[in-house]
Amino acid sequence: MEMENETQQSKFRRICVFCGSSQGKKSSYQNAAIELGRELVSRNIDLVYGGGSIGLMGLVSQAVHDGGRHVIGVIPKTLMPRELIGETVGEVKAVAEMHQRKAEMAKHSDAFIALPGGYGTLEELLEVITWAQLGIHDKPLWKRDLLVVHAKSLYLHPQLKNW
Ligand SMILES: CC(C)=CCNc1ncnc2c1ncn2[C@@H]1O[C@H](COP(=O)(O)O)[C@@H](O)[C@H]1O
Repeated sequence: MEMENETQQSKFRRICVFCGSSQGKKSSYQNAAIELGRELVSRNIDLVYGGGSIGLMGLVSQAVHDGGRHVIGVIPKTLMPRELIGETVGEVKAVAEMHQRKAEMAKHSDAFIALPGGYGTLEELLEVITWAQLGIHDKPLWKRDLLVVHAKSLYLHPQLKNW
């Protein structure tokens, strides 16, 4: 029987997490972000994300950083004043614009997970879903709490209404 605190190995080295730049109204969203961060740490997986320190982005990145795993945040220079408040965690890759951000996030990741978020999260997620549909990548996509995603189908969880 596997020990509870035994380190789990994953075939993924780095996972990209898309999530809200807000924390959402429900503490369950914040808890999910922290839990996911800790789960990545427990599986020895590094984080790639949008580089912000606010919202769920800030919570998941802080949890991964606190757990000693590498964090790569990819953020357009123009968004820094809006999404980066206070100290940065891990490695910050400044890029010129939004398209480059998404391309860099995808390039550095072996898989994608979406946590609850707003339009930006949906936009990011839909892009990688459609890339999968076109065969541009075959990296897995997972939902956490909000979105159920397979490479070729998507539906929005009713919880989205209460975000
Ligand atoms: C200029 C352009 C190509 C816009 C297309 N739209 C977007 N493309 C990529 N990331 C986005 C877009 N809009 C918002 N985001 C990012 O998605 C993240 C989550 O935003 P949200 O809180 O879910 O809302 C934020 O870091 C935000 O900067």
